[in-house]
Amino acid sequence: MEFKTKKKAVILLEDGTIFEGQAVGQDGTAVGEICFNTGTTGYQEIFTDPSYFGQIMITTNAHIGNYGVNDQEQESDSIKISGLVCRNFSYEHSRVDSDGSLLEYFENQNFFAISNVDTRALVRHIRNKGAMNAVISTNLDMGFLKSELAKVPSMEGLELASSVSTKEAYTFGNPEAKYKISALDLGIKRNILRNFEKRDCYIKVFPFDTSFEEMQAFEPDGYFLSNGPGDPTPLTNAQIIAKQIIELDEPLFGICLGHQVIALAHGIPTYKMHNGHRGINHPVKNLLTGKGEITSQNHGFVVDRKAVEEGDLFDVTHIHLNDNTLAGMRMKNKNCFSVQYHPEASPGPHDSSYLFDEFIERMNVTKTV
Ligand SMILES: NC(=O)CC[C@H](N)C(=O)O
Repeated sequence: MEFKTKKKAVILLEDGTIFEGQAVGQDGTAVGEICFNTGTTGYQEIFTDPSYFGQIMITTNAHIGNYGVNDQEQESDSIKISGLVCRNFSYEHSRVDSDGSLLEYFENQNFFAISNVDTRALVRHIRNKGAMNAVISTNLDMGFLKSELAKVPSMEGLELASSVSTKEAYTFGNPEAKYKISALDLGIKRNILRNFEKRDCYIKVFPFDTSFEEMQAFEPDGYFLSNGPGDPTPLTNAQIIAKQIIELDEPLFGICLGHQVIALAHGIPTYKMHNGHRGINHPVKNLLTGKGEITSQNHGFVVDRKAVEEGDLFDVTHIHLNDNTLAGMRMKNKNCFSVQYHPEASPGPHDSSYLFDEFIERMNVTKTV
């Protein structure tokens, strides 16, 4: 096995703590809020998920790169995390249908990753201290590291959806499909579009700064507000659009950031969590059916459950069983529902894909009346 480099690299956390590792490939520096994903598989989907834009990812799975990459596993056209911290990086890979190695994939995108880090100690540290900014680098000069870190904005209040949203509207799927959906792209994952397409939908995807009138002009049967990076609070245009859709009582479905936008549009606040939920085995209870679901999650903010319960606009439909936070809600007298987690999985289990069916069913009802 040939290692291209074993150059020393470091992580400097906002609280001054330093962890050591080695550069995976080329030298580099990356900054962002550091977070961890506990998924045991699905690294390519995670790295390309636009919701992670601006974040350094720690993977708790001990091996990264061992099954290479495959174009089918892209959740967007490029890597979206700002840097990677892992334990063992596999310079060799093995999978029948792999398109290439993860190292080449990183090199082609000029992406900086470090390995040989004590990720268990690092994750315990972050889990205890809470989310914070970090810099990872092969440049070990403390002055340099501190000045890079000082430039990183706080995730709280940060608007990032505009950095990953499409610049131009585009369509996805079969124009002859039974249902039409107007989707607001705040950082949409491809597998959400694939899930709609599979259910006989033709989707038009609009940039974050579009107007409701442009979305309406597609004459959709339903509207969708996507997942995406950053704090939902500054997304005022998306909140206005959510309100306009709801006023007309058109079917509306929101996932993750889209769910948070729906809450904010109705005066229900979101807040930043001590640590987010990022993994593929998060337990959720569906309060309507009493059933449990194992879900894929990726969020650092959450809708204030108490504010939802004290208000009279929404019913809580799902709760997260680890910490009792809000995982899903629906509007009492409007055709709107949303979840904090990821029914499209990719990566993760498919327990919650019924939510896409529910959206189709809601469109079916309004289509025929
Ligand atoms: N996956 C998402 O849409 C994430 C939403 C938001 N950026 C958060 O961290 O909570």
